[in-house]
Formats: sequence, C-alpha cells, structure tokens
Amino acid sequence: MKAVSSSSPMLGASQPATATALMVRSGRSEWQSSCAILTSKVISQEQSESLPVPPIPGGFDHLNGHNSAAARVPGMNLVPIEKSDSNPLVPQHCHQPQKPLTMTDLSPAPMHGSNLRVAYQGVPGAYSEAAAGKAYPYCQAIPCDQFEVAFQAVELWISDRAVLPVENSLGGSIHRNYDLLLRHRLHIVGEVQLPVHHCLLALPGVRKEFLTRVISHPQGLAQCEHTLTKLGLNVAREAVDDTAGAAEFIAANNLRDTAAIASARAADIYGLEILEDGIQDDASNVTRFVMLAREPIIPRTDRPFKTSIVFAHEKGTSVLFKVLSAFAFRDISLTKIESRPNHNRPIRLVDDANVGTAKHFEYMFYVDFEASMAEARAQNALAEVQEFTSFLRVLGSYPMDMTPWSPSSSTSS
Ligand SMILES: O=C(O)C(=O)C[C@]1(C(=O)O)C=C[C@@H](O)C=C1
Repeated sequence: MKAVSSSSPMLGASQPATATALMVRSGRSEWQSSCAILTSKVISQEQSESLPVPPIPGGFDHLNGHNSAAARVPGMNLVPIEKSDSNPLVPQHCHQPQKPLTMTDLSPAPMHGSNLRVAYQGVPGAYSEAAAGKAYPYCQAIPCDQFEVAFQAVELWISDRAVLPVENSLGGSIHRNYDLLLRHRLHIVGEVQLPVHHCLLALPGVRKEFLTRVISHPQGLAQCEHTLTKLGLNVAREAVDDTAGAAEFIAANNLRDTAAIASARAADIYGLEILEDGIQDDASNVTRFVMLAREPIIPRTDRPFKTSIVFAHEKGTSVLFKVLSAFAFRDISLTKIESRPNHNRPIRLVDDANVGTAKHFEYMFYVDFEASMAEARAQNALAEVQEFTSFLRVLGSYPMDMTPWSPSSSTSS
C-alpha cells in the first residue's frame, strides 16, 4: 500500500507557519480556552481513548483506505472529504427528514477503535503501525510518508486520529514531532508505550559476512548502535524514513549486501529472513506514542491522567525554576521535560555597554505532568505558570498508559 504523501502546494510550509503565528499571538487566551473545554462538565461521550484496550490477535491486519479519496487529486494524496451521504463523519444536509434525538443517542456505546481511521508515519510493518493497533484495535491504519502528513490527514478529515512517536527509552526524543505539535492545532488524547523489538533482516540466503550496509530509521540505528558493533558488523549505517520502509527497499531492489533493522512483522510482509533477533541495546526498549485528535477529550479523575503543556517566556530559561516550582509545591510529578528552539525568536540579544552583547538562545519548553486538568491542583498550577510565561498552551490531558509491563519479544512488534 502506498503511503499518503505531501506533494501539494496545499501542504506546504505556509499553512503551519500561519498557525504558529496565530498560536503565539493568542498565547494566553489559548490555554484558557483549552482548559475551559477540558474542564467543562458537559455530558460527554465515553471516549474510547480513555481506555486503551489490548489488541485482539488477528484483529489488526486489515489496512486500508485512504487511496480512493486521495487518488482524486493528481499530485497530491490529501483532500478534505466533501460532505456526502456516504461519509458518516460529515453532517447530512438538512433537507432530509431528521429523527429526534433519543436517550440512546446521548450515550452511545463506547468505540474501541473500530471504524476509526488512524494515520501513522511509515509503511505496513512499521512500529508506528503496531502502536496504532495498540491504541485503536480494529482501526483502519493509514500509512503516511512523513509525520507532517499524518498531522494534516487528521486536520483535513482524511483520518480521525494520528498516532506518532515522541520518545524512546534508548534513542531519546523524536524532536520533529515536538515541533509539529506546536505548529499544528491537534490535541493529545492518549498515549501508548510500545515495547520495540528489533531484528536484523536480509534477503533469503544472505549471510552477515556479505553485508556492507545496514539501513533503518535513525531511531532504529540509535537503539541498536552497540549491538551492531558487538556483532562485528563492519558496515556503513544509513538512515531511511522508517524501519519497515528499509525492509521494503531491500526487497524491492534485491539488495544482497544490505540488511535492515526492523520488526519481525516487516520480515514477514517483505519476504526477508531474520539474521539476528532482538538486537536492541536494551531488552526493555520502549517507544512512547501519542494519539492526536481534532478535539480534546474531557479529563477525568477516576484513573491516572497525564497533562502535556508547552510554554515560553520572553526572559528565557531564567523563568524555568519558577514554573517548575508551581508543580513541586502541589506535589505534582513531572514525567518529561523537553526544550526546543523557539522558532519565532531563536536568539535574544542582551546588550551591556561595558562587556558587550550576550546572545541567548530562546526555547520552547514541553512538560508532561502526572495530573488531570479536571483536578484543582493542576488548574491552580497552570494558573501560576501562566503568571510566569508569555506563551502557554495545553497540548492535552489524557489517560496514562498503565498496561502491565511486558518486555519486548519478537511477537510483540
Ligand atoms: O520506523 C518505524 O518503524 C517507526 O514506527 C518510527 C519509530 C520512531 O520514530 O521512533 C518508532 C518506533 C521505534 O522507536 C523506531 C522508529
């Protein structure tokens, strides 16, 4: 299946840049409106993303579907889906007789992912596809050639959710997705942590001694760095877009001197053999993915929640201690802190007539903390954070992935 790609001017840089400008201008009201939505007491649908359910074996192998809609626009595989009777996601036109709402309509059965279209970056066999299946069993997984395309697929209603990696226990943060979270207007509605079990794959009959090159996603290469050396592989290491894409590339080009770092499922799909199994540098290798949607979910207090925010301050890092103390005073644990360049203002010059000009780098700070936006202590902490920051946005308040720990095994991914 071909991945959704962005080759259209509609998907160019101008749209996200405009969104960023808007975001920074409306900084303060931004998080307030997010909080208002998040903490409102409206009767809500019981969100499936509140309850990540383990995938049912065999239930996630029907990949489908964006192609028919996408094929309509030459040179671009993304189009907004027009309103039509056949599209259940789009309101019907009013000329049709409308049925009155009933109590049943107000409490629909929880959806556990069926019928959801879920965008991920990569091709079938990628870990991101497995993460989409863990987050939404029975979903229609939609492969996208870039992270940016997965964001836009949701924004343009081609997909209902995106599932994207943000950090790995060995390889660290996937910075691109932090930047995209800020540029786009989607909400984090859940997280999944996926044990990542890497294999060394090659065409049938190829032996390790024949190899001159190993290709994979940069994270795959980073996660297996030491094991590759221990295996005595004196090979060039080359980065490609995704792990399964590396396997597909070897098969498509009949490369007998190249191996891929990818999943056992990718070996199956692309007809490769497993030369080495479990080559990640640490057995408990885990990647954390976030689920993104157009609307936030209603935060709750009956299960552990996490909240993700991003903030900046005109005076840069000097404010960081004050911001973090707002959480410490309320006994709120932070689970992650990340900084990225502030693309709107990368450098701040501070002139001192006596000693010259200091050039400070400016950052955006991303913080995840263990509390729900439905809790007063989280709302109070953010009210205080707001006092110290010039920009603050709640990226989402969502259930923590609490699935029991199962170390990576060749069958899990
Ligand atoms: O290349 C893949 O298979 C992916 O799904 C991407 C990705 C990543 O971006 O970190 C996801 C999980 C693993 O950590 C390795 C790669």
